[in-house]
Amino acid sequence: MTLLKVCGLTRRIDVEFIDKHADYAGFIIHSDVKTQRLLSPNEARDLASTLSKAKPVAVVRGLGLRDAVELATGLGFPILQYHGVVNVDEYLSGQGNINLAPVIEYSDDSTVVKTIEEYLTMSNVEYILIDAPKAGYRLFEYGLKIPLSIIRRVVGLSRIGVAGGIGPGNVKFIIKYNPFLIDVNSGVESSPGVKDWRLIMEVVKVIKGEGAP
Ligand SMILES: O=C(O)c1ccccc1NCC(=O)[C@H](O)[C@H](O)COP(=O)(O)O
Repeated sequence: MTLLKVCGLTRRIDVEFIDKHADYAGFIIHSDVKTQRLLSPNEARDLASTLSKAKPVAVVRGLGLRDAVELATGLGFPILQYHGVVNVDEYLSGQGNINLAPVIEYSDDSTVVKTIEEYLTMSNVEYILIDAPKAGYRLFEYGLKIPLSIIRRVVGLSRIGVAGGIGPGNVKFIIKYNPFLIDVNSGVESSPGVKDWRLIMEVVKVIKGEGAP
């Protein structure tokens, strides 16, 4: 069954809520782009420690991989979602005491498959997330920030997650490709960092069938 990650969590009540329904909980601990979802190290550690079922994921953008690993490991996170280019040889030679979820920010189809194959040579890959660039992304079918064509093309590869504008209105178009993971964030919010539980439950119903009448 497709796993669900809810990302950009900032409030304890949202963390407690999604812990009942999601498989992963994402906390943004460093970003080089302005975001209202950014947490301080203490906030991230405290919120992640309240989880009992969902796995905590540290989300880092705008740091070198070595520094990102150090930051996430220091805060006790078991998984690092890394928005940046991973040098596989460098990672394999010693930075690897944490599971890695590398992000491929989609611009066009040309290098995506090759990059996924390269990342899959690492043994501790939790998932590989195909996501939109944070700035200057395009809009594709059904309000998605990555095209369905790339999802169709890569879901057969191992441990592929998809993100980028997914919410109740379009998740049904993604779930039919049965990806390893679906990541939701702004599509289940009432304002940045504030999750809307009704929207989350609509997504959960499509992915897990939970709460279906
Ligand atoms: O959400 C942010 O503000 C953010 C900033 C910097 C790095 C990552 C960030 N979000 C987490 C993500 O990895 C995904 O892009 C996200 O979950 C998908 O978001 P959305 O397009 O809003 O569905």
